[in-house]
Amino acid sequence: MFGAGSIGCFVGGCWQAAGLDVRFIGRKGFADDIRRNGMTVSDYNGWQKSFAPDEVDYRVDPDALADADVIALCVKSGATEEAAKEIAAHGRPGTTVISFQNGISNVEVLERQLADRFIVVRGMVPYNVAYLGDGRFHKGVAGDLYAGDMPVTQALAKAIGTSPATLNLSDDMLGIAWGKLLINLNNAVNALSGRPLVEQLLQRDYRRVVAASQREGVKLLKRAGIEPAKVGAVGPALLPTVIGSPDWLFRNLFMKAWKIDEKARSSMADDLAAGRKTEVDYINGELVRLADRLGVDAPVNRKVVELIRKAESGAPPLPPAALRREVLGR
Ligand SMILES: NC(=O)C1=CN([C@@H]2O[C@H](COP(=O)(O)OP(=O)(O)OC[C@H]3O[C@@H](n4cnc5c(N)ncnc54)[C@H](OP(=O)(O)O)[C@@H]3O)[C@@H](O)[C@H]2O)C=CC1
Ligand SMILES: CC(C)(CO)C(=O)C(=O)O
Repeated sequence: MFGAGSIGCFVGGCWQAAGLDVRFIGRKGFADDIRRNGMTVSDYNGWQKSFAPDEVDYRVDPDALADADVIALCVKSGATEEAAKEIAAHGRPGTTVISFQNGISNVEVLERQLADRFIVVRGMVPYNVAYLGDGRFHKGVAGDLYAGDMPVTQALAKAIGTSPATLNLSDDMLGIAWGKLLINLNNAVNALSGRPLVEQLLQRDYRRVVAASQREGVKLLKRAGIEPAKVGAVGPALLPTVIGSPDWLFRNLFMKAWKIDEKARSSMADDLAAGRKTEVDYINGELVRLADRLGVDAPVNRKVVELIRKAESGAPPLPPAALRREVLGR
């Protein structure tokens, strides 16, 4: 697990629990925490597995990539370029590199830097993982991992078996990535709200902003001839209508089908809370760039990117009606 933070530690911990030989490579903060507390992975169903400190192989040096048969890349999008250079320098040629990252362009960066010597595979994480401190990583949203379907991932999926980090395979990973991006348009609104996902999603004004970003996204993808796949309970065409629907309908149609822990937040909210630059350029920004290429505008997503920039510089959270007015002008 390269870039072992929330996702890398949770997924790696689950795979180790399933019997795989896992090594984690990441930062000193996590290494120190795990050396003190060991590692505990858990999920919303009450499943839990703990490892003692000496059972977790957590390294901070990228030369530890040399022994990997499969590298699961879990760095944030802004760190992909650097991580790819480290894989190129230390990984064994022929190794499979799976990107378990949000967004579209991480795989393009990896392919540009690695495709001549490594096998680059697109992956997708549909659920939220929270780092709770003291070596604890908690899956707070339902769903299964996805990766491109090929012999190496088939063997990996078989070895993992049934687990909170089960791996499903697909031949349409680009469609899945775009489908996931449409869902991830909620990340920025969640971050701007300053509230947990459940609390934010229950406010229709926040959902109206998400629905407007998704509607704009769906239109742009159609214009570009890109077909987003269905990720989760609702397909892309219906998603904006369901998200923007009245509260009673939304609660019954969507919230019941999607299990979300009360305290779960989006990964972009985690970034804002930690004072890190967010991945907005790789989510809403991806649509703004697509609109630029198509010679049209994407005013909703452009505005959301602008608001996240302000939030990264310290602007306070926005209440539901204030965000609606800022983005939709009404
Ligand atoms: N968290 C979540 O719930 C979800 C996240 N995702 C996606 O998964 C990906 C990973 O997110 P998440 O786990 O939250 O991110 P985290 O920030 O928790 O973990 C990534 C870790 O990788 C470290 N890192 C960055 N570059 C390197 C490097 N070259 N060598 C070693 N370590 C490195 C980071 O350190 P530093 O901070 O110092 O850079 C950080 O500790 C993102 O694309 C995110 O969008 C998808 C679904 C849900
Ligand atoms: C799981 C989900 C959709 C939660 O917002 C996510 O992808 C994220 O936090 O980045």
